[in-house]
Amino acid sequence: MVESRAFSAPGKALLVGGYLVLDPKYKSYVVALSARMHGVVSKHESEDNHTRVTVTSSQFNNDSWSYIVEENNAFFPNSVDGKRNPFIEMAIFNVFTYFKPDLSNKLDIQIEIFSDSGYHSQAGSVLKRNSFKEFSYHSHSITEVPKTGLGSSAGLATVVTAALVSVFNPNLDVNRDQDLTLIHNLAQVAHCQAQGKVGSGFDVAAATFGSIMYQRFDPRLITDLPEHSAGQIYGQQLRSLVNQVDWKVTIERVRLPDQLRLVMGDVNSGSETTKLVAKVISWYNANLPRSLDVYEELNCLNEEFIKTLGVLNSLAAKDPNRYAQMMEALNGGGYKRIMAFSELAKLRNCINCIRENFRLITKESGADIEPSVQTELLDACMWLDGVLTAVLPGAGGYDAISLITTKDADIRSQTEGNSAFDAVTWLDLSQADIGLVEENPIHYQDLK
Ligand SMILES: Nc1ncnc2c1ncn2[C@@H]1O[C@H](COP(=O)(O)OP(=O)(O)O)[C@@H](O)[C@H]1O
Ligand SMILES: C[C@@](O)(CCOP(=O)(O)OP(=O)(O)O)CC(=O)O
Repeated sequence: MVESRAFSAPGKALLVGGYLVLDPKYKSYVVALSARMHGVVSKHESEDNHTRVTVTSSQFNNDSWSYIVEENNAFFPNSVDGKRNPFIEMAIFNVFTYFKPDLSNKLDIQIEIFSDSGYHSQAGSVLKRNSFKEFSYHSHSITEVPKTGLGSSAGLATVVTAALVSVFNPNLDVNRDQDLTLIHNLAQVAHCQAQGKVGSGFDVAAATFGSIMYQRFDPRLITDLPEHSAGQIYGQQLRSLVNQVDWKVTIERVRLPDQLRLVMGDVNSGSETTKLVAKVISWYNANLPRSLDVYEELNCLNEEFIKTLGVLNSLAAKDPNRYAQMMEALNGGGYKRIMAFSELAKLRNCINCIRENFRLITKESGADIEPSVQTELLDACMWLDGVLTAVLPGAGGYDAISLITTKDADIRSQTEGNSAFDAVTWLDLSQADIGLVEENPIHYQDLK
């Protein structure tokens, strides 16, 4: 019998800290989502004289990527048919290089990818399910199906890395922080190299560790690695970076306070994060020292927001009566009753001021971080019963919106038929604080 293992990793929403998190000195707050990316891996003896890794994503028109990996080619994956996926390639390259496996017995490694519905627009898809899981099947390839922006590539890099690590280290235990850190470090390197841009890595960190307060590592840790063609030197430096170097990254597990939940709405048009980031960086550099003041003010607001969520978290345990009154106030108690609770008022004020600063940056930089249609939409959300805050997560723009609501808030029925919400599709997902987990491979069989 072929032994399989399966892993899954969550999507993310960056609630506060967008742009600032690119600088290691600023904190961000990332919520992990119930939408997850899955990888099922099995190892066979190769039937020819090659070690192969084949990754299939049958949900996307039977997409598949197959690579031959040889030690004498410095483990650089060589596509069998010219079809390439940079995230898969960089995960293969870095995990093989890290483990430097003896490939005298040739392997045939197969990884099946499954992604939950929240990651992609569902138009024209067909559901297949078994009694454990269900997935949407599309008639187009992965690059042709519109995304919702939950971090599919970070999830992919993380599960492919975990799957390959499990092949070379059968004792892998994702409940051990040490093992998670290995996967995190390798997946960060792979994702960063595949992206061709240096994101802050909050998405890979959330895919691995779940909901977190995140402060990034110095980007040079990865960009200073030698060229891939450097072979053994690359391998030595990668192992040193992954095993020995202190990344000075802050990853503290967090969770939204009790009885609050995250609601995400897809706005169905999308923005390109790299272009927004480029515009904001050039605005920042051209407007120093005033732009630094704006960032510092944003940072104070972000920190206050994060701290106050922590206060609510402990209040729920320490003073459940007052906490219940707060939830009641949010569930239709009206503006005055909500703002009478200093913690709720503080959270709302922080978000209002954060949004104000991003509108200023939008105006001055030309990067549509909070364009006026989104301002109107967020403002409309703030009048709904049960809504604590409404923000554009991550880089902002025309992607998704994120609301923090009470668990009883019924956003769908309150917005149905209201033209102010015509552009929004409420996504069928919520926060789910857990990061990478090991799954049962049987749960992915016989999907019909
Ligand atoms: N289910 C999947 N199967 C295979 N590749 C995937 C899958 N989901 C995402 N990817 C890869 O990730 C890329 C999208 O990454 P990216 O543009 O960074 O979007 P996101 O913001 O969702 O991370 C796709 O083009 C594809 O290469
Ligand atoms: C601007 C950013 O700080 C946040 C971007 O957050 P998104 O959630 O918008 O990210 P993508 O999934 O890459 O589009 C850049 C970063 O931190 O990488």
